[in-house]
Amino acid sequence: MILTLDGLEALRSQLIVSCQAYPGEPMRNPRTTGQVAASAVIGGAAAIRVQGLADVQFTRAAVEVPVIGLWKDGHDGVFITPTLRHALAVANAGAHVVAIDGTRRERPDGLTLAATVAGIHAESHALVMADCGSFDDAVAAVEAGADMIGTTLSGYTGERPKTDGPDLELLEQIASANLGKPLIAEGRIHTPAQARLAHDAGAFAVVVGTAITHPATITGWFKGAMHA
Ligand SMILES: CC(=O)N[C@H](C=O)[C@@H](O)[C@H](O)[C@H](O)COP(=O)(O)O
Repeated sequence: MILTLDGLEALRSQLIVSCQAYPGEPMRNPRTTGQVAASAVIGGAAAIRVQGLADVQFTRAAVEVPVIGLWKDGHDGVFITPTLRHALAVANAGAHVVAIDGTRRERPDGLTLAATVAGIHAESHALVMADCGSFDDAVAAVEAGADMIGTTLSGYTGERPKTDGPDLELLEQIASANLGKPLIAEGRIHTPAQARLAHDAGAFAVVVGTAITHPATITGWFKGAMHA
């Protein structure tokens, strides 16, 4: 199945669940990721976001809904699918959408964001989600040809404060600019009420990760509340 731009419409006002376990964690296993993803789909996730080539492959086999894939390489700077090589590998692993760093920062392979998006479009059937950290990133990513704009990196690039919950101000700013591409709210959406607020701020769809799929963090929230 290829996800077309028309097919993207099916994600309007829907919940996307990000299933990620981090290096060294007990759940860091592609089979487990696929099982968590399938569980999220039972709960109503309209698409799944996963990290790593094997996770993309296992998740494609485990669910029928669109898979947004990324490849995190490193922890600092440009690390979310940082180069065209990473992006094409994610597409080849079966991702319907490749999520890439969508900031205005210099990329490790020296390509512009526009050249990276063009390369993905030329060499694969995948759509491109640009993970942005600010309004200026979002404008530049639309100009660069990205198919979807995410607020994924708000609070992580120094351009925006790291809000406790979702960056609703940024969502409203991007939504009211009518940039012409689906706006995906992502990052620190920790409650159903926050998901609703992110949607009401103008997001086309909402991604929730940690609060649904990262038990170690969720456990810490409960424990912290009991001992505060
Ligand atoms: C900044 C960064 O590396 N974000 C990553 C991107 O894929 C993931 O670690 C997040 O879990 C994901 O964006 C979903 O956000 P949250 O887990 O806050 O719902």
